[in-house]
Amino acid sequence: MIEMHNVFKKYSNGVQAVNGIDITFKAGEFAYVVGPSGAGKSTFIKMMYREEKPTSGSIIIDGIDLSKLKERHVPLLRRKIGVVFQDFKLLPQLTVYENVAFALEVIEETPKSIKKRVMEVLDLVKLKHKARAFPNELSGGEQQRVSIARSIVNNPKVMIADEPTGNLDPDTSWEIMKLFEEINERGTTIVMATHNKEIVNTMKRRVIAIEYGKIARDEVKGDYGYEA
Ligand SMILES: Nc1ncnc2c1ncn2[C@@H]1O[C@H](COP(=O)(O)OP(=O)(O)OP(=O)(O)O)[C@@H](O)[C@H]1O
Repeated sequence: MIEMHNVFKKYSNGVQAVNGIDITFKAGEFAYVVGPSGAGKSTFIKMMYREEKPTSGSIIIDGIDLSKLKERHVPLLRRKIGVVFQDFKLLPQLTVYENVAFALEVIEETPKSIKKRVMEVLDLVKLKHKARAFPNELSGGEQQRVSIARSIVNNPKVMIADEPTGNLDPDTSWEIMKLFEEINERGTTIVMATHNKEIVNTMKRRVIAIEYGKIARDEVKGDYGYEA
């Protein structure tokens, strides 16, 4: 589902953030990306959804070679990938419903089918009753659930999450992880960068540790492996 071959990324300020990464994620996998601050985790995952371009090397997502992807075809890639951020990135002037509907790729869809799909994903994240609320009327956990609903509304094959529990308390973080597990069970491949030691050690999933822009560890049922 995701393939990276010999990927390097040097920012224009000269920082070599990713320094030769080769990795494959199979369809349906759930993997955590861990490592010290500044090790290159965000850069690594930003390249998967084309937020950053590698300096060299190739990245293939569900058969799409990102190095050959024309700007005008980036939306095609984004339809395959849902992205969840630490700071939610909801649009404050839109309601919960509108935030999710806004992300839906509307190709020859009727208003009725759009409404059905948006309410379906709001139901999955247990926020149907907040459809008319605005983001600033929600708790952090609720805002993250809206952003998860938004990320899966197009039925993406891959979900990328960068520190999705970083702004949440432990109980709320676990609620979010249950949702991720549910989404993964439905077949979506998940790659999640995190500093949450407890979650990684409890879930026993694939763990990829990045240090100095390289893969330092890749374990099938791994541990966080650093002090929290
Ligand atoms: N847009 C940018 N321009 C220049 N340098 C950057 C940029 N983004 C990140 N860097 C640098 O690249 C290196 C890797 O950063 P990155 O954000 O990928 O690390 P990280 O492992 O995600 O860190 P953290 O755990 O703190 O989020 C760091 O030295 C950082 O300062």
